[in-house]
Amino acid sequence: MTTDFRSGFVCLVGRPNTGKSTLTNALVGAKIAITSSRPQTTRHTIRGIIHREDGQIVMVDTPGLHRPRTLLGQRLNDLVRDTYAEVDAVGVCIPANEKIGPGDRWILEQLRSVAPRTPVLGVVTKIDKVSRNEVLEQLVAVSKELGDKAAVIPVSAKTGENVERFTELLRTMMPEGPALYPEGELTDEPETVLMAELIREAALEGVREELPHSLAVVIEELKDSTNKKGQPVLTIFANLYVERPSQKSIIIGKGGTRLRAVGSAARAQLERIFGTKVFLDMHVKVAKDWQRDPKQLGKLGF
Ligand SMILES: Nc1nc2c(ncn2[C@@H]2O[C@H](COP(=O)(O)OP(=O)(O)OP(=O)(O)O)[C@@H](O)[C@H]2O)c(=O)[nH]1
Repeated sequence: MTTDFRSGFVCLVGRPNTGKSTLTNALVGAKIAITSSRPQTTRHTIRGIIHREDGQIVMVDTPGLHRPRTLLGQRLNDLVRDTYAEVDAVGVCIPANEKIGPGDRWILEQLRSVAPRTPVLGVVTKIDKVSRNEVLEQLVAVSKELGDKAAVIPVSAKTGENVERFTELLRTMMPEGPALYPEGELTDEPETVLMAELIREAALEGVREELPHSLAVVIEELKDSTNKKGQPVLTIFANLYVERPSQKSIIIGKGGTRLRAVGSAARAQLERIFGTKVFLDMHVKVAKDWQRDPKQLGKLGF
């Protein structure tokens, strides 16, 4: 270990779809955070860890702050606020190809009010989408919003441009200290949380408009066994909770076709991440108004 080994926590914030998850994956080098072309999919605090010879950076991925309409919304907001205040740096992601707007400014205001002491770094994302000149203009614009003290860095998670420089910049912003997690560890989320999140993602694909926040997934049981060929199989028993019978029909689809498709999509992802054959046993249940009921929320892990 070198003398100035640094370690700490970093959180990327920004409007939905600004490339936070994709950038986290590019930094960590593995698909842990869940990406999607749809907004507001990252609901849990999923961490990826960057291991380097001279430091360790723990990426904390948070859902965005939003206007809380339900108890779940409130709890999510509390979680996000705590995260902002506890991390060693916050990267504010603003895409190179979109004008800075009220949404970005609202996030900056929130940051300043809940975590005035947390160092902020401007991250101009998706620079592969625009010309060099436009990148430059956006760097200047972001710098104006953040003030003189904040560094601003352009990156592309897609081409990998500046990802290494970004990591180095983050490292310099971390306090001196030993590694926080053992090498090889990519996430400290319990694996059941990750499983539930992957299944939830698959189940929402294509029906997000109809069921934005009304679906919760709970892993009931995990069982290890072997198949006929003697290969290990992990059986995952999962309950999918919706609020209304009509939502149950949406998830299941005609004759169960949709649920089967959800199952195979989720299974493929799970097998890739956990490196084992997976059998997925899913049940869809109606838990009325679970978003407003603290007891139900507790049971669902919020
Ligand atoms: N061209 C290009 N596209 C990118 C880049 N980074 C992300 N994207 C795309 O932008 C979209 C949104 O990316 P995400 O990483 O899911 O964005 P996010 O900010 O995590 O989104 P939420 O989870 O909704 O808050 C996806 O379709 C990505 O493929 C990039 O560097 N270049």
